Amino acid sequence: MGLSVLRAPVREVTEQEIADFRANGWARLPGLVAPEFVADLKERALERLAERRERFRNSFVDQAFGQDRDIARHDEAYAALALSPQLAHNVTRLLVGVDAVRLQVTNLLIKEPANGDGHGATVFHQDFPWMPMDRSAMLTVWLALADIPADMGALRFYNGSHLYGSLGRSFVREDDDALSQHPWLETLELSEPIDLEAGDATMHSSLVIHGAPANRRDSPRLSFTATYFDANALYTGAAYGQTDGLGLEVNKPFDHPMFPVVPRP
Ligand SMILES: O=C(O)CCC(=O)C(=O)O
Ligand SMILES: [Fe+2]
Repeated sequence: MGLSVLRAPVREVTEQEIADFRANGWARLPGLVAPEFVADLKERALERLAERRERFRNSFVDQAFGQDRDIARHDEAYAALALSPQLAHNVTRLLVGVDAVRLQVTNLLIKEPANGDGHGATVFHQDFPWMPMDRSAMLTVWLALADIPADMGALRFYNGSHLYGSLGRSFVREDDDALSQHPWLETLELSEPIDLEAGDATMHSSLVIHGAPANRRDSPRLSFTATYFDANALYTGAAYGQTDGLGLEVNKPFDHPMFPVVPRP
């Protein structure tokens, strides 16, 4: 099957979801992607994961979940979803003042059951403090590839925390989660644990504080993420594994095949 025949069935975001995203820094999107398509994505994910089961667990991030970065470069169904015009349209509707977005990265995430030597919790953090973009209009679509009951580790968010700007990096040292650094975050409302079904998604701002509990079920938590940013963002030159050595120019847009502008419908 060629790329051209694959069209990802993504629905339009609602006005209420846009309002939720703006107010809370994230939104829940039930049934964002049609179940048949997601069932195929799940099969593809399991095939890839079977090939690369044992992983290094060196960094603090690796202790929280496994990653298969840039999966959309290796798999046409993931590419069809990540480059879906409808999805890009949804993303521009959520972000304020953004007409077009680039794809930053895709990722297949696996959180193994905590029993034994599985993964731990994802500590509360913001995504933006790591990024070499000069503006924070950026968000991640986090799609459940199979049912994810709350105790399997769906994300939780500090509602409204995206309104406080960049609060610093996490995953750098032991105990440097956002709450240790900023105990006042506890005054904000923590979103309720949510049960996601395959095809449900959350979308979160790069500035909202989010984390996830360990997986207390006996099967792995499987999700796919795609992160998008304002196509007008300029490269700051900040050191970042993904962008170092790509030849990007400081104070210029991310005009590079790694960061395609996603066409809208
Ligand atoms: O899936 C997780 O536990 C964390 C994912 C995350 O932090 C992100 O997608 O920004
Ligand atoms: Fe994150």
